[in-house]
Amino acid sequence: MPVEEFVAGWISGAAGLILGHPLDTVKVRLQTQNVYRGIVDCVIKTYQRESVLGFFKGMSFPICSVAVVNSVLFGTYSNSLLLLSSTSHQDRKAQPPNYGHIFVAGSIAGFVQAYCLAPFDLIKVRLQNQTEPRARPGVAPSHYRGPLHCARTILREEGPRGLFRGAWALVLRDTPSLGLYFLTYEGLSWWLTSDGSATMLVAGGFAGIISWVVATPLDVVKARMQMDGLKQQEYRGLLDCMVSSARQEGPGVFFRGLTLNSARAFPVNAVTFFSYEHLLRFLS
Ligand SMILES: CN(C)C(=N)NCCC[C@H](N)C(=O)O
Repeated sequence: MPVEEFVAGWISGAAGLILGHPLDTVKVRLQTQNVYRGIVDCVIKTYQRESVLGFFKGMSFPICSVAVVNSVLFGTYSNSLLLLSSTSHQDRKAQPPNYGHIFVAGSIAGFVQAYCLAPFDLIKVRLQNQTEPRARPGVAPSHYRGPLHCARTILREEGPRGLFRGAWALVLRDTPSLGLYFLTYEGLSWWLTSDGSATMLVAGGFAGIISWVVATPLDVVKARMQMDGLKQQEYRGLLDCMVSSARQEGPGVFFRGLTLNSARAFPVNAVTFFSYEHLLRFLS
């Protein structure tokens, strides 16, 4: 199992994450809180109450976890494709693998990384939704004082299964969308013929946009399921969350954050694939 795929996945994921985290924070708040009139209102209120640091809440843990998650994602994808079509990353330019194999390998990678991602993503969303200004005398302290305190508090208040709240929605979100993610990247790379940096950036960016457009409805459900355990339990399960969200707020609720997901997805994934490909060339 080529280890360089995992190392390249780790470093490239961290680069993309830092670039996109502020937009991700605004997206999560729009998806789970009905107090904002839109993107600009959320950005202004966040900056006014929490300064620019408010946009980076919940990032410290994903920076560590993206090492695991992204290396599992790219490593599992590449090795699944190797098993399915006996083409290693090096010879994929010469003989492009079957698109069905690419979609299946991407979906397997999406399924596997979702389970690694679930606890880290839950902690990220819980911290991103804390809108209190940074702790200072006279200001009510946040429920969670940081990622580790958040993990300990969830374990104490909701039990070990509490750390996997929303995991099913995450698996259903990522399995098909990651298949599409890698299919778009490989297909566009092949169609753009050159394997230069511009191709990596364009193909990676569009792979991010297309996969996040498909993933957004379940991204909304996932975030709501993750926030559900914090106070009272509002939903009896994933389906109940979907039905009651649609009934109370209309079907448009499943496209909350679509603009932000798309705007963020291009640069984040352009950088991710660009650094992944160059790191692989450097490492192998
Ligand atoms: C639609 N989904 C869930 C994905 N495309 N996931 C893989 C890319 C993840 C990347 N670090 C990002 O945050 O965009």
